[in-house]
Amino acid sequence: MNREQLASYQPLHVFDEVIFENVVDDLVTKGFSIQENGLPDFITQALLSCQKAISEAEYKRAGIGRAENYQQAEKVRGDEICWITGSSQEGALWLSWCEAMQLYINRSLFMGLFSFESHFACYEPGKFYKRHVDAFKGQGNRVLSLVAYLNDKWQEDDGGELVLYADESDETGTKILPTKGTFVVFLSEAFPHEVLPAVRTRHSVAGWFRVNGSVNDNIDPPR
Ligand SMILES: O=C(O)CCC(=O)C(=O)O
Ligand SMILES: [Fe+2]
Repeated sequence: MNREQLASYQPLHVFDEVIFENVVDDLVTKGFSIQENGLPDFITQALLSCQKAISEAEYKRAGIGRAENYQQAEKVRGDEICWITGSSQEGALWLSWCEAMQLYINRSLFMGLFSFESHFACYEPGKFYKRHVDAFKGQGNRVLSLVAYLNDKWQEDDGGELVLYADESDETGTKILPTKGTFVVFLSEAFPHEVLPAVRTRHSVAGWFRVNGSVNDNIDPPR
């Protein structure tokens, strides 16, 4: 895709809102949404070209919380990440698409989503992310999690599923293959989840819609 074609996709109104409507419906009924083939092709292509341009050096070993040391963190998650800043046209296109989804969700559900952050993640074969939640009640401001997958022809035998658990006591969960074009949205506090080890390198984008931190943390206004 050349620059002109990419730029012509930028206005938010061109994004296909049917997919956002499906997400909203699922969030209301279930609290999560699995959209196979839900990523518009030009968004997938933009992410892929962005991801392919990231050098080894730009990927950083992901940590869990600030105080954690490397060895402890590796027992929990083994992925490497690279934040998406929007400095490339393709990165900016992805962020506009997510902003369009944020707007749509806010208009439909009044969730008050305020900002969005996302990173590429790469899991080498054998790496995983143990069961966790992305946000704890009353702490932090991540409200809605989004994961999108970039892997061509992913088979069940390849492993690497996202397992989404209904609640703390659920041990079975729903398995989602990280196939190119699939994306998943879920309420960050409500659904424990994990990434199973894979036999192939697994590429994805993980993102979080946040509410306004100062409101959520209940900071007094300045006097
Ligand atoms: O890649 C996935 O399927 C989920 C990643 C995840 O849970 C996270 O980054 O918090
Ligand atoms: Fe997560």
